[in-house]
Amino acid sequence: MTALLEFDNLNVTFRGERTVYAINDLSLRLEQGEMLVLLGESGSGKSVTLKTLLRLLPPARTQIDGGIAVNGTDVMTLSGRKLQDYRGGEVSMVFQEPALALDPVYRIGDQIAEAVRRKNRVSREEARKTALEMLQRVRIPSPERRMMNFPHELSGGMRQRVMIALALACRPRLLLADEPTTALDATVQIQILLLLRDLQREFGMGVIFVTHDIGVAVEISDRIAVMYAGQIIEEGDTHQVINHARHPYTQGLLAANLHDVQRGERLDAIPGVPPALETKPDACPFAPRCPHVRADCRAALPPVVTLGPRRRVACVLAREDIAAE
Ligand SMILES: Nc1ncnc2c1ncn2[C@@H]1O[C@H](COP(=O)(O)OP(=O)(O)OP(=O)(O)O)[C@@H](O)[C@H]1O
Repeated sequence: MTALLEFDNLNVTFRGERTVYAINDLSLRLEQGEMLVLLGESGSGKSVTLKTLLRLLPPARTQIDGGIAVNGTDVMTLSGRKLQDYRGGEVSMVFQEPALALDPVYRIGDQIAEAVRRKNRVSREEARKTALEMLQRVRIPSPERRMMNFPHELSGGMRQRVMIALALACRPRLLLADEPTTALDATVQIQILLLLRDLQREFGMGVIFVTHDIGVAVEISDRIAVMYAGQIIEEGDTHQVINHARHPYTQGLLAANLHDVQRGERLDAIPGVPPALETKPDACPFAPRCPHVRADCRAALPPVVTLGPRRRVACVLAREDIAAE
C-alpha cells in the first residue's frame, strides 16, 4: 500500500555564512492514520524536517537532496497552484505559537471560513457553517459567539484550539504539529493533547508531532522516531522504544526523564552537547557523549540495524546484541 508519507534518504544543507548539515540521510515512512512523534533535543532537526515537508525553507540558501512523497506524489516537484493546494489542503500544520497562524485583525470565524473558501469552491454561507462546525469539533464553548472574537480575546488554550480548527478545516490527510502545547500550562497541555489524539482518530489523519518531551510522546503517539544530529537514530512502536530502548542516546533521554520525576527537578539530559553540524557526519554523531563508545564508533557511520518490522536502531552495539542472541 502507498505510504501516507515517505522520506527517502533526505539531506538538507543550509549554505550561508556558515554551512549547516541539518538533516543527514533521513528515511522514514508514515502509514495512513498513524500518529508519529519526532523526539529529540533542541537543534536535532525536528523543525527542519517539518519545514522541508511543507516546502517552507528558503530555496536560495537550502540544498535539499533525496525524495519526499505524500500519497505517492513527489513533494519536491510541486509548484504554483499544486503547491498551494498541497499546503493547507493535503498537509497542514499547527505551531507552538498561534500568532504564526492566526491573523490578529480578523475575527476567528472569518479566518476559518476564508481558509475553507480558498481550498473549496463553496458559498460564504457553507464556509461559515464549516467554520462553526470546526469550532464545535475542537470543543470551544459557545462557538457561535466565539466566531466573532479576535484571537487576542481568547486564552492561550482556546487560541491553540482555534489554530487546530483552522488546520483541520480543509480535512488534511497529514497534520504536522510543532511543539503545539509547550507554551501552555500542564492541565491545558493535557487537554489539547487528548483533543488532538481524538481528532486524529475521528478524521483518520496521519500526524507528525514534534516534541522534546518524552511524557508527551508517550501520551500521544503510536510510534516514535528519535532524532539526533539530523538523523533518526532509533525508531519503533512507542511501547518498544520506551520500554526497550536500544540506542544509548534514547536510553540516556529516558534515564534523565525518570530522574526529573523522582527528584522533582530538571537535569541536563545527557552530559555534553550535540555536534555543531558544520561538517557532514562521517562517524557516529553521538560518540563524543556516549557512555559505551568504542574506537569503531569514531571511525565510520553506525550501521542501521533492523530489529523487527519498522523497528530500527543506528548503533553498532545493536548489531552485536543481535549477533549474540
Ligand atoms: N534557516 C536556517 N539556516 C541555517 N541553519 C538553520 C536554519 N534553520 C535551522 N537551522 C539549523 O538546523 C539545525 C536543526 O534545527 P531545528 O530547528 O530543526 O532543530 P529542532 O530539533 O527543531 O530544535 P528546537 O526544538 O529548538 O526547535 C540547527 O543546527 C539549526 O541551527
